[in-house]
Amino acid sequence: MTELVAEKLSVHAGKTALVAQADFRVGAGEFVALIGPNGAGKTSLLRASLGLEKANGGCASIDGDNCAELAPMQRARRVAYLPQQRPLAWPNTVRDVVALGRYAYGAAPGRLGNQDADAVERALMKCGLKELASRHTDTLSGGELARVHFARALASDAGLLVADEPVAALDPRHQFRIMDIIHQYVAAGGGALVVLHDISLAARYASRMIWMKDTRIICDGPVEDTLTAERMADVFGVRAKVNGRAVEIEGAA
Ligand SMILES: Nc1ncnc2c1ncn2[C@@H]1O[C@H](COP(=O)(O)OP(=O)(O)OP(=O)(O)O)[C@@H](O)[C@H]1O
Repeated sequence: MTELVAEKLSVHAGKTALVAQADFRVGAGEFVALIGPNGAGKTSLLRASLGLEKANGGCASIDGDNCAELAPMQRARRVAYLPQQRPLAWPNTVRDVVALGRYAYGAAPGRLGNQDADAVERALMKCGLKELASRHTDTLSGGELARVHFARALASDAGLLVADEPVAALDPRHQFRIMDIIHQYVAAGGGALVVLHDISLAARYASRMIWMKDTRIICDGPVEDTLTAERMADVFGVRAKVNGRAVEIEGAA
């Protein structure tokens, strides 16, 4: 069971506030969608809450341990982080890139114990990558590569998944497949904090939505309570019809 807690977390770049006084918690069995317009501060919030970016105020902890003080290996065993920008240092096979998800356990491509190898094969299978396992990553399409990065995060078997736009490059079928995988991961006791720009997809899958606007978390609660036409207008500047978890965006407000 892993719980990520942020308290009054603030991030600045020079004099500019990127995140202001953010409070949230994400724990086991929760599928939390972090939503908000471009530039709202979502990536900065995720990075600061994991201790990957310096916070200028407040703090974040994982199971009570200050994230800013966690060694990378300790952090990686508890949280699988899938960043928005996913550079690969050099092209490698799909299987070897997914195996990087096991590095926190001392494994490396070509040096996998049985448990590591099992986790890698499971992640490849879940993400529909078995047939691509021997391909070099520089020969993949953008969507295929996005699935490889997701599989790498999944292979870590961490208790918490923090993913920044994991379905952005994917076609509808693969978007649903990845969302189904996150759903299964949460049903099996994991916790997920996922940045999504597709509000319909977020509303369909998430148990809770954290709404961010202009550096601040302005709302945090169950989808049924927080997803309203008024909030869509306020946060995204769009006209939307909302019916329970169904949302239809009609146009710019
Ligand atoms: N180092 C920096 N210096 C100045 N401004 C920055 C810096 N890093 C981020 N920003 C700005 O902070 C704001 C928040 O960025 P962030 O990436 O957290 O937003 P986001 O909500 O994830 O956006 P998107 O949906 O477009 O990915 C943006 O306006 C960005 O340009």
